Amino acid sequence: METAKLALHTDKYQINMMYAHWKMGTHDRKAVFEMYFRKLPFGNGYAVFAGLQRIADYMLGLSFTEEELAYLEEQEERYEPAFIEELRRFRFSGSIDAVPEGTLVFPNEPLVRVEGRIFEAQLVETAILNMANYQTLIATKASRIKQVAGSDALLEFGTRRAQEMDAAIWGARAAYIAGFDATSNLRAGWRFGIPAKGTHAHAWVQAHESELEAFERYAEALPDGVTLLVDTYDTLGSGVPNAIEVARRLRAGGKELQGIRLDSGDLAVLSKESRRMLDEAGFPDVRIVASNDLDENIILNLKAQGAAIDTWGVGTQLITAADQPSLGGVYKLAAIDRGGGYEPVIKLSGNLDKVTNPGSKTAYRLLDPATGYAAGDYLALSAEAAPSGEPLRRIDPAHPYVKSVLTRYEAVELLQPLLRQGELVRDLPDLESIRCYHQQQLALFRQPHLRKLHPEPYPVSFSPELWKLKTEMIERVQDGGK
Ligand SMILES: Nc1ncnc2c1ncn2[C@@H]1O[C@H](COP(=O)(O)OP(=O)(O)OP(=O)(O)O)[C@@H](O)[C@H]1O
Ligand SMILES: O=P(O)(O)OC[C@H]1O[C@H](OP(=O)(O)OP(=O)(O)O)[C@H](O)[C@@H]1O
Ligand SMILES: O=C(O)c1cccnc1
Repeated sequence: METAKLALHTDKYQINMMYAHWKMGTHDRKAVFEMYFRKLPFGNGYAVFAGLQRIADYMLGLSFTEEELAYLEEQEERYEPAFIEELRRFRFSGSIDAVPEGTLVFPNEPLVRVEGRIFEAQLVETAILNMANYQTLIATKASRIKQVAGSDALLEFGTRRAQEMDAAIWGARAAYIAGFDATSNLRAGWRFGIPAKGTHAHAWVQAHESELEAFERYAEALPDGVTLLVDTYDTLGSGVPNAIEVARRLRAGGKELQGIRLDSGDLAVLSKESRRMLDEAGFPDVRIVASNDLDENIILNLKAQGAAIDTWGVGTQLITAADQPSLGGVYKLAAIDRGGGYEPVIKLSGNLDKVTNPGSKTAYRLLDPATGYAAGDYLALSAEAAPSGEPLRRIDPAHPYVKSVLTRYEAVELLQPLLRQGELVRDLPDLESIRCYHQQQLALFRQPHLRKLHPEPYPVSFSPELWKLKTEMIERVQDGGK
């Protein structure tokens, strides 16, 4: 459970809007906000949702301390004391529905739906986006890496290059959800129960008179499962021969060398030659670990070159999502009750991709009962009855004139209740279960949607009712109404 005080982990404009609502007496109006993203990252065919555990911890711990209130009182806005008093009583008392972590998700689907007093639902926008955007991005990047690594072991090595400490540990957790096997970060291991693993650095070799002495001493100190870094001076000329020498001495004492690590040079050539040398010396079970700015493309390339690498250590490229540093998820008002019940709201924009989908919504995954595969996702208004087997008319928002009716399907609602009246209504799954669930999710999708390069787009359609509402609201605004 998050213990840090995070109420001020928000943009000032949220507090200013809360203040203005409070001044105008509209702060108790009920509102529905939805978090979603518009575009898949990395050109991938899907994203892996992550961040919900921390969002739940944040929501449950949300309150202002006296120090935080004093800081707000000092602001140039000169918030009235009665507003500060209102914040002193602040708790999140609304509802949250969200997609479970590890779920494969797609653009425009509500992933987190927040319903409650606008005073409360407005405050949490910044933090929810901060958590869900980063963790979903890293889980998706990790999933791409896992796709190419297959059954090879994947170690997360990113902490030293991560965008500060929170990113390191929550990124390690997101990577584990998506199929990484271990992290080098002990705090992530301790806090989340992720297996922690480590080899040694060049500094260990440099700190000794000779490479052989360094290897011997390391193996003497840590004889079980030692992995030696062989590229400090000359990988094939000294590193691998010295590692073989230590492997022999360990074996004489009844132990086995676990692995060697390559961290520079041509990893395909060096791994194949190292494998040959180790095999010839009678050590076919010594594993070869590789690192050095790896990502999914280099790993795929190395595999195509026949690299003899069993374990991949991946740091910078994963933890910083180097090729796309932000997911771009947004949190938009979908409906508000101004006194006469919920009214859907829409936001138009010069950029047609940015027009919001009005009304409180939910998302269903439509499974084909014959194959078990997902046939598409379906966005509908929350107030609509769940699809229950009757022929389902689906509208593709890019081609609304194309008629598509699905006759055989099973609809699984993606959003699940998390909070009601500010209280947790279900225990969140543990990390191992989330990791397993993610694998089950992958199995629902046909390979063309999962492939790394030019994936086949997965259909996300609208219910006729949602489509009608959206088009009518757009027309109304364009006709000068609102
Ligand atoms: N056979 C290969 N095919 C494709 N990419 C490779 C191959 N071998 C290594 N790479 C990748 O090429 C990049 C640069 O490798 P290089 O050996 O030049 O690293 P370096 O860090 O510049 O070298 P050093 O660590 O010796 O200074 C790294 O991202 C590495 O993972
Ligand atoms: O390359 P990444 O994917 O980011 O993986 C992490 C890197 O961190 C270490 O290098 P560093 O030079 O920091 O330390 P070292 O002295 O142990 O090599 C390690 O050797 C990896 O190369
Ligand atoms: O254990 C390792 O080999 C390791 C850990 C962090 C970064 N690079 C390598």
